[in-house]
Amino acid sequence: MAPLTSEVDQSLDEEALVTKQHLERVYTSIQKYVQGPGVFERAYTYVRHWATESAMIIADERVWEIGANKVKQSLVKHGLRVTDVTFGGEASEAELERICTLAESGTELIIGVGGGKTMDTAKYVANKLHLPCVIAPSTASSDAATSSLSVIYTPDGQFQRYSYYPLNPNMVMVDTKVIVQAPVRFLISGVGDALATWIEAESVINSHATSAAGGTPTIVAAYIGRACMDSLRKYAVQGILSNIRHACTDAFEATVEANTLLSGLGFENAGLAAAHAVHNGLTVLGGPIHQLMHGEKVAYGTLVQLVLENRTLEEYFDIVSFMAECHLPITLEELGLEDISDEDLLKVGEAALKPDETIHNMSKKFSPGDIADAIRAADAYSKKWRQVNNWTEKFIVPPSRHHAHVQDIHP
Ligand SMILES: NC(=O)c1ccc[n+]([C@@H]2O[C@H](COP(=O)([O-])OP(=O)(O)OC[C@H]3O[C@@H](n4cnc5c(N)ncnc54)[C@H](O)[C@@H]3O)[C@@H](O)[C@H]2O)c1
Ligand SMILES: [Zn+2]
Repeated sequence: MAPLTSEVDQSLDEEALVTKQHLERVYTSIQKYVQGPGVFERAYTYVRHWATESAMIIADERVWEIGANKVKQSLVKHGLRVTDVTFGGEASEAELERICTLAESGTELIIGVGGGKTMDTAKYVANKLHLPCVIAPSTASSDAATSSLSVIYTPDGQFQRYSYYPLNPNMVMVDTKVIVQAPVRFLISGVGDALATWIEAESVINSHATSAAGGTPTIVAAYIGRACMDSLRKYAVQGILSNIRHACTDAFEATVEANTLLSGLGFENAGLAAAHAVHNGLTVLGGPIHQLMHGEKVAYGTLVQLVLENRTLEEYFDIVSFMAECHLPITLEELGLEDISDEDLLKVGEAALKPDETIHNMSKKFSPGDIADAIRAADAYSKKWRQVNNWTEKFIVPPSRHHAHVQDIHP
């Protein structure tokens, strides 16, 4: 893999410029994807394609206990030297640079085991050290695993920048025996993120805009986005119910694949639109919004996109009913924003319309007032849906991001 230096950034910029000028079709991907119960215990079988002597494993303290030790044991059993690294929890420049210095000479491979932030750390370290990278998610809470970028934060958790790499991680290895034990809220958040994939992709494709991979979306990218939506509609509710009972069913496996592989390849290769821009806009607000997970905010962003696209009430109800069945938040009250002022709504609109935001991939142009109106309208449409369907269940903003069980979210 090429290094993460300004030289590489510059060559990436040049590549993006050439691709855009020539409207080239671009598809980018991991080389291998493996998913199933107990995969971490058989890690060497897959990892040996990139390392036979030594590897570095990065995981936070909790994930070392839950999954990373299983990966390590499989590698050590086959004679590999393993450098253990305990990730501090935030993908900040300082933490990423600290971890880069811990690699022993002769390290052949970087393995990141954990959630989105650990995955983003492993990608950064591998690129900086010019080494191959294996990502081993221990939750299906986001679509970070497959992409060729990391989201970098300040040490106190504020978004700082995206770091783009020339290529994707080499392999993603998912152990569903580990993931099925994780709090169900994580899987639900992943479903919220993955539900946006096709709705945003369709908008990018219809507008002839560029994907996150930097080119014209390919036919296969559209099919992946569509398959992500279809698969969730078929299996996500059963997947969530299975997760609550820690049952590794086929429906659970399908949901994990949609959240991880289909959503990841779909968003990168087909592109993002208003749902993620509204999510980013919402993060400028303080208070309860920071207790929500990424996919929970993206879900509301998706509803706002449906309003901006002027979809019929029938189409809106179709998506919102599915979100409610998946225990995702669908009203401002459920986001903890029932008292949001007009001024704050405009701030969200302004942030969602920053020049580098993905909302500009849509053919229609919007003002901050349009976004504010769409946020209010989505709340009204969702409440109407509740009323028509006598739906009393509500998402309650949990006391912390790691508050776990759906039973707690819906007492
Ligand atoms: N690079 C990309 O393309 C991309 C895409 C989407 C999201 N992201 C990033 O991913 C991050 C969000 O990821 P996240 O939602 O996974 O959160 P996270 O990485 O902040 O946290 C995951 C938490 O879950 C815990 N955990 C992991 N596995 C567990 C298990 N099996 N059981 C119990 N606890 C477990 C970890 O210890 C950690 O505290 C954000 O920083 C976001 O910006 C990046
Ligand atoms: Zn997302």
